[in-house]
Amino acid sequence: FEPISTLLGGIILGTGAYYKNSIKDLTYCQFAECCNDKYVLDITDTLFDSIKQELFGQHIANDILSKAIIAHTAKVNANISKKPLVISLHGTPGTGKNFVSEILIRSMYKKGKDSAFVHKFLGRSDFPIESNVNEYKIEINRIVREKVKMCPKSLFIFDEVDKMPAGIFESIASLLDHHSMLNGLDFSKAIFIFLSNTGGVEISETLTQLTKNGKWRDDTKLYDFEKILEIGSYNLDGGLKKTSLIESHLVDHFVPFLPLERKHIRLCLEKEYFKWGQFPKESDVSEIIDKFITFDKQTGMYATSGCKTLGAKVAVYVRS
Ligand SMILES: Nc1ncnc2c1ncn2[C@@H]1O[C@H](COP(=O)(O)OP(=O)(O)OP(=O)(O)O)[C@@H](O)[C@H]1O
Repeated sequence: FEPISTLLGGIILGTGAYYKNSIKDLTYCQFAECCNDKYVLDITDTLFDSIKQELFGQHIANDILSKAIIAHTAKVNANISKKPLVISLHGTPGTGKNFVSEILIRSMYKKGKDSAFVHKFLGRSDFPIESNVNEYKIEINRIVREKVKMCPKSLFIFDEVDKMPAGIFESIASLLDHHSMLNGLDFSKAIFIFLSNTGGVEISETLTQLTKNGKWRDDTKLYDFEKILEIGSYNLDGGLKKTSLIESHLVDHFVPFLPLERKHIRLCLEKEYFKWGQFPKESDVSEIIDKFITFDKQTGMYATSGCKTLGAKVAVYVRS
């Protein structure tokens, strides 16, 4: 072992690697997506101001998502992140879970949904056969490792978690844990988002109870719902059932998406009309809501499919 020549060799190799990377950034990364600041963007407060304008009736989701993601970004930038951010979004259909995820994708990656650093899994189509759970586990683990190797600031979205076989996430539990540095791969910069309808009914029931007791919808808090969602996810059928992700407290936040009321449906309708450069007639708004929106039987207040089908309905109305 000869210290001087080892040191010199190290400097030469290091300098070579630095220039190689700089040249790569100047040439290759001008045209193709690289895992650098040009393609992977920082989330800022302004994003959540704009989400607030676009996402109706979800004051809790807006608040917790903005705080959690901005805090995670700050930790990643300061190199003190100890684990990936893991968030589970819950709510009945059409309440905005995918909508928010899409805004995040667009804001975090210059190439949006075409980014190689975003991976979306769909419960029903990607993991249709319950008995294949062991193969699915291996596949998820492989993809997560591969993506994080390509770019530590990767985003993984698991949609329709309630349609996934129980136990499917066991193979990535250790990757989501604290100090998640394994085999030279750093998982602590990644974000994992789970979406499901699990707990949707319980969210509606809890909201009904809270408002009956005199609380305004907009005054409800994350803690009014979070425990119910954690327990529901652990006990009800789906990908998070009896999972060590919950036992080991690896899910950082269980976020409720509240059921939408008539006033929110109206805002969604207006938004759909604006996309066509139009403002809806009052008679059309009432007709679309009365004909096509079903409200829950218990309270008659909450739209059972949220804003989900409105885009298609409005497209028909503006053309006729
Ligand atoms: N809270 C909301 N504010 C504004 N628009 C909304 C909201 N919820 C839904 N929408 C509109 O309805 C469309 C469908 O909603 P989205 O796909 O986000 O529902 P989801 O909660 O993911 O439902 P599912 O559980 O069935 O997947 C969105 O693209 C968006 O245009």
